[in-house]
Amino acid sequence: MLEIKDLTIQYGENNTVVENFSLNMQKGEIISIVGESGSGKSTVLRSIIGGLLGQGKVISGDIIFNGKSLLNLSNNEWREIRGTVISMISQDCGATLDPIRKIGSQYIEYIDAHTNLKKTEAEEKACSMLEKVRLPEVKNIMNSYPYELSGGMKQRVGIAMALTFKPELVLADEPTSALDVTTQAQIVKQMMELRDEFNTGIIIVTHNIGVAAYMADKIVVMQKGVVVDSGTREEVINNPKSDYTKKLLKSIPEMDGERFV
Ligand SMILES: Nc1ncnc2c1ncn2[C@@H]1O[C@H](COP(=O)(O)OP(=O)(O)OP(=O)(O)O)[C@@H](O)[C@H]1O
Repeated sequence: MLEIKDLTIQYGENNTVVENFSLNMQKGEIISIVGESGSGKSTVLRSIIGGLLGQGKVISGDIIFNGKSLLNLSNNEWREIRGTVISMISQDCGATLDPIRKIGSQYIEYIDAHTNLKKTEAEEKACSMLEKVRLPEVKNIMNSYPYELSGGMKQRVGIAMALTFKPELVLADEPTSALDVTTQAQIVKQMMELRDEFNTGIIIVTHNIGVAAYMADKIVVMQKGVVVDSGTREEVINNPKSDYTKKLLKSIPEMDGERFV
């Protein structure tokens, strides 16, 4: 479904931040990109959805999605795909909700922008997605302002919205790192359930190799813009090639002498 070949990305003239990044992803797979701050994880994710910031540009390599390069799509083509076929969940997607408008009207407007559903149908769709991310009493939530919800609940609303159109590919940039540990675990579990239900492919960027080890089919480890380990979860965890990955794996907490992953 997605093939990234030897991708090199620069900000400005000579500031190469990602070098020769490659990845191969099948439908419904979960891939985790792990690495320290500044290693280029978010840059890779943003390049996939055509949203590099500032002076960022792909200077070589290719990103092929269902047989077609994503690098030269027009704005119109992106409008067709973004949010529906490929969607993005950021660390604070809940925080992007407009604070002075009720969740329901924002959600219905979002559905309206992409479909021709009647208002009642859009409302039903929104409610059913909010239920899928296990929010309680969804009618009340539709009637609430964002400030009336906790951070975890707002994040779930953001995740529900990103999944509304059953995207083939979800790009999740540290989707749980702003939340407490219990909520993190719940959201990770729900993303996995949604993959099982919709066969959505997910690329999840995280600092936490424990999260990657728990949910990913494949793991890519980045350090300073370069891939230092890549393979199935088992390959990377049981047989890491780089010292950096070994160090990350050692940092995972142990329970009763067994690694807690
Ligand atoms: N808009 C930008 N303009 C210039 N340089 C940038 C820009 N965005 C990121 N960079 C640089 O690119 C490098 C990679 O950043 P990136 O955000 O992709 O890393 P990351 O691994 O996602 O880090 P984090 O986990 O902190 O989000 C860093 O050196 C960063 O300073």
